[in-house]
Amino acid sequence: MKALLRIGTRGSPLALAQAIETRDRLAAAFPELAEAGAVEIVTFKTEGDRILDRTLSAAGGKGLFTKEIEQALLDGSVDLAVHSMKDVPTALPDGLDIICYLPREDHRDAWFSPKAASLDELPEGALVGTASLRRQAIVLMRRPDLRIAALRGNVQTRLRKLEEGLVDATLLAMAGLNRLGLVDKATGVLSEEQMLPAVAQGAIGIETRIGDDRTNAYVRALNCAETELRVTAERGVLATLDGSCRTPIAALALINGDAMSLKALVIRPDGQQWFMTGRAGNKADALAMGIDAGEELKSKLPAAFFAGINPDGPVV
Ligand SMILES: NCc1[nH]cc(CCC(=O)O)c1CC(=O)O
Repeated sequence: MKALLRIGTRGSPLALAQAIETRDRLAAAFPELAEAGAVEIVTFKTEGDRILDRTLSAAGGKGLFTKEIEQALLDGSVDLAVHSMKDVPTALPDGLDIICYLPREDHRDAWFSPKAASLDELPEGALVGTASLRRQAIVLMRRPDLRIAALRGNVQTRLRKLEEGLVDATLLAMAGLNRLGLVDKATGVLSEEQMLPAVAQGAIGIETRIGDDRTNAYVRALNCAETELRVTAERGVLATLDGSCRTPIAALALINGDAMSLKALVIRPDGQQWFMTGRAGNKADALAMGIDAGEELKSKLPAAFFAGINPDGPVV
């Protein structure tokens, strides 16, 4: 049969797992989408997948993991795009919108090291592999003696490089590990007090064409309201700070009943200076809380706070 919906995604194992989860949820909600071939998955290689010899912050630019897929949405070759919201810039192309968030996975980071049960126990001067400026900065805040290597590649590639001894430790999102069935490989989990997560970490967002009523009726039915509110607050911080993968920003919104709490952090890439704030309010004010927290942080940042963003260490 001809596909009723075409899903655009990156081809990494994690991205594919997320696209398959979306396809399965669509099939469970709509009988016509459960027929063989009704929902097709189309994979794209993005610039972020191609650049492996540099950190993404060094490569610069926003939307390195989304641009090719958004182009396919705009030209009609796919109907929906499934993204890790952590990788989606706050400004979307004209004509497209994120209209659905799947239930959020674990927002925390996991710790991996054959040498130490935790960050605190790592030997002095050890090499931590991460391409994330946020993780780099928070690691250096807690352990200024450590060195950072830019560890690139998909989740499996990074774990292989750790096993080969190219780095002494690394950090990965629990969400990706859970989705890939790799969580047993982790040495431990970092609490959000120890390592505030990236904005929207663990959340999958679905992007569609504005006005594509047929697709949007299907996709919107999958929305998780709680995830949407949490991501809205966190992305409010990011948008206000004009953040991208070039800026170490962390934020976490939690919901308890109608109450929302929000924590946000901006930190210099070397971890030696940071600003943190928090908000508590009603979840209905998620966006306003995020913007307000972002404004406060922005007003406190000295000029050139984000200068010197690239790790000095090797790229592995
Ligand atoms: N930037 C890569 C990326 N984008 C989303 C995830 C994990 C899944 C998620 O946060 O939703 C990862 C890998 C990682 O940080 O370990």
